[in-house]
Amino acid sequence: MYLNIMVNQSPIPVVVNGAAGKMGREVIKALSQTTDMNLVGAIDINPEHQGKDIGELSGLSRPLGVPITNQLEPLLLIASQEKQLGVMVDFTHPNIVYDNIRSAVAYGIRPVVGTTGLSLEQLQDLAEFTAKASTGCLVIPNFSIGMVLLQQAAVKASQHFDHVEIIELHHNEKADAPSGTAIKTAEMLADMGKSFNVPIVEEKENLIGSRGFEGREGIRIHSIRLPGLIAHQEVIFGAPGQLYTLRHDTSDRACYMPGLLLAIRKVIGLKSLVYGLEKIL
Ligand SMILES: NC(=O)C1=CN([C@@H]2O[C@H](COP(=O)(O)OP(=O)(O)OC[C@H]3O[C@@H](n4cnc5c(N)ncnc54)[C@H](OP(=O)(O)O)[C@@H]3O)[C@@H](O)[C@H]2O)C=CC1
Ligand SMILES: O=C(O)C1=N[C@H](C(=O)O)C[C@H](O)C1
Repeated sequence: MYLNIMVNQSPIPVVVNGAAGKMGREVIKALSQTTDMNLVGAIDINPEHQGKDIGELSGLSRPLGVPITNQLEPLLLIASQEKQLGVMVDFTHPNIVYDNIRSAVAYGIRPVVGTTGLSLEQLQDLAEFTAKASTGCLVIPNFSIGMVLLQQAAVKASQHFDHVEIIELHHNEKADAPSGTAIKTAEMLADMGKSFNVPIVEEKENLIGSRGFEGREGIRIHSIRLPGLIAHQEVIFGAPGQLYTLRHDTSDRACYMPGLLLAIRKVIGLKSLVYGLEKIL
């Protein structure tokens, strides 16, 4: 399904960090269907999974001969010694992703980062760090093409509407709020050079938080966490007499894989950090 033609090139060595997680396992399955990428390591801190074969854990019919380890640096070293430039895919946790990126870059390994929760200051710092090291890095809050299309439609709509709010809905195992995708969407709208949601009455929150988070240019984000959800986002534009609602629903994490594999192939040719899938499509 994800076959790619390789012309006289060694496969891209890939280490997957957070390999035993929900996204990590999906990444392992996707990598196993490519011909131009080679899984060289699977890292995860979950003590239950140490030493297990990542192929079997991910539900593949055969073992991959790659045991799960909690040691990132030795695998970065191994990947750095391969012929082709190496890539670290990261789907771990907001608390550790910044350090993971710096470690990978220190070994000359290109990070492809799906983990959310990096602050704008951390992103700025990493942009400078990767540029100095002349090392590509992709930070992608959402790998699904549907979400990029939603964001592009939202940017277009924002030229015609002055009122907009974002609602993001996720499973309740999610550590960070709001979602990285909602933050990116709000940033894209705020960059349009206009203010939204100028109040027409004096508003008072009788219950703090009931109007959500208000960010740059008056854009509000509301976060919902419930079992039964995967990942969903609505961007609702309002004007007198009409609503324009954009919605994206994830029903399977497989939706992120085409974007992820594209990012692995593209990051090799970059020289610094790029933020957002739309920049590499
Ligand atoms: N960009 C995108 O398109 C998408 C991004 N995401 C983001 O990816 C991240 C992971 O999501 P998801 O897979 O659902 O989460 P999971 O909790 O299912 O998986 C994360 C895995 O990483 C492990 N882990 C935690 N800390 C470390 C560490 N320091 N080193 C190595 N492994 C670690 C966890 O172990 P343990 O269980 O023991 O904590 C777990 O196995 C989140 O930030 C999420 O928002 C998710 C979906 C799509
Ligand atoms: O935690 C998740 O599940 C997701 N996280 C990303 C985010 O925070 O935007 C991407 C997607 O929404 C799924």
